Formats: sequence, C-alpha cells, structure tokens
Amino acid sequence: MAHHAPHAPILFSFRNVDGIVGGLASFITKAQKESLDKKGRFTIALSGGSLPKMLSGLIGNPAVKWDKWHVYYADERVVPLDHPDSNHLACTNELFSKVPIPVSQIHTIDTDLLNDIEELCDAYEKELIREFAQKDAARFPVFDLILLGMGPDGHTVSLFPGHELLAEDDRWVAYIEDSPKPPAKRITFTFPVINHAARVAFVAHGEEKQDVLSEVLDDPETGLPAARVRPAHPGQLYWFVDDAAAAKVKYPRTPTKV
Ligand SMILES: O=C1O[C@H](COP(=O)(O)O)[C@@H](O)[C@H](O)[C@H]1O
Repeated sequence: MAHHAPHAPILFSFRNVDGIVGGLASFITKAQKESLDKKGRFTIALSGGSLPKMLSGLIGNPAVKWDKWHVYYADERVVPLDHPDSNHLACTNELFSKVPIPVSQIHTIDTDLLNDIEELCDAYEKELIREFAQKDAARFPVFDLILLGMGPDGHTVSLFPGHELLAEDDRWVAYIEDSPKPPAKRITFTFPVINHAARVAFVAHGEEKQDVLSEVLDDPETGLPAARVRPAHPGQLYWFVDDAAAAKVKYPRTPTKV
C-alpha cells in the first residue's frame, strides 16, 4: 500500500500501454459519473502528443455518456484543424471520429483567427468564460478533468522549461510564439487553470520518459513545468504511466485498481 500525504499525487504504474489504456478508461468513466451525478455535465480538457491514442478504451464503452461531454483543448497548435500538427486532428482521428459526441460540444480554436494569435487566444479564453464564469463567477474555471502529457524535457501543455509563461498567474489561456518544440505558435492553458481543476491526470509511457518522470516525482523542487502541476485542495493529481517510464521512480505507487 502506498503511503503519502493526503492530496499528494497518486501514481499508477501499469505493465504496458494496454494497461494504461484500460486503467485510464475506468478512471475517466468514474470521474464522468461523479460529475453527471452532481451537475449533469462533464467538462474535460485534452492534450495532444501521445495522449489521444491512450483514449481508445473509451470507444464503444457503454458507460460513456458522450452527449454530456464538453471538451476543450488544454493546449493547441495555431494551425488549421486538418493540419498534421493539430491536437484537435489527433483527438478526432483517435477518438471523436469513432464515438457519438455532438460536434458542437468539442471546443476548437477559431481558425478564422489563425493570422492573429492574440485574438485567437482571447477568443479561446472567451469559450472557457462562456462555459464557466457565468455559472459560478469563479476567478478560474474548475474543470472536472484535465488530461495532460509530459515531454522528455518536462514540458506539459505548451508550458516549457524556463519560459516566461510559467509565471502567468492571471490569464486562463495564453499564447506562445517561440515554442522550442515545433510548431512555434501555440495557445495553452495556464497553471492557475490547470491547478484549479477537480482532477488532473498525466499520461506518459516509454523509456524516453524515465529520467524526467523520476525528476518530476522524486525531486519536484527542481521546478520543471510538469512538477508545477499541483491542483489546489480538493483537487487531485494522478499519474498513469507504464513500468518502462516508472523504472527510475522512487515515489510510491498506488496499486493499479482504479
Ligand atoms: O507538444 C506537446 O507535447 C506534450 C507532450 O507530448 P508527448 O507526445 O510527449 O505526450 C503534449 O501533452 C502537448 O499537448 C503537445 O502540444
């Protein structure tokens, strides 16, 4: 049994990627049920990179109430929605084209604004304000679930090590024009948004994540972007990883029955 402080990150390590896919699907459906029981809708934010493929356990799953999902992108590349770099395209190819989710409930960037990143970013922030601010006049939105990835450099969403956006404490959505990982132009949720969510789950797999995962979980004070994800009480952070990624991690695992 894992012993750590209440609200410390919960680490699930699975033997392989299939294990992550199954565990993540049960976790998401449980989170969805809790939200639907409370308020009849489920607000979720997705990432790009390796994450969309990890959502295949939701396809054909009768527990998923797609008509109640309201989907946002935790970060998005400023490219057309059918561009190979688009996080929306990746999520569509891996998930949305295969499930009956109403298209109007998937909140994409406004591609009429691709030539004005500031406007595009403001417009996406307004999408979030429409969903959250009127209801509870919250300073920051409270997503039911935000799903994140982590790059081998410790970046998450489009928040990169050493970048000035790590200090953004006011905006909900910010833009970056000098991303060290292409494409350079992106929009991203800020830390206050991520850290106000009810649940945040990182999903990471493979040997290339070994060193960074042990730094983020065992030495979080080094301050890599992924280590700065610490949802405020009563929010909870989870990690869904495979044993290859967790090979160097000393942080205690929680048994993988979610
Ligand atoms: O550029 C990005 O990278 C991160 C991490 O990607 P991964 O392929 O290492 O999982 C991703 O979470 C983010 O959405 C994306 O824009």
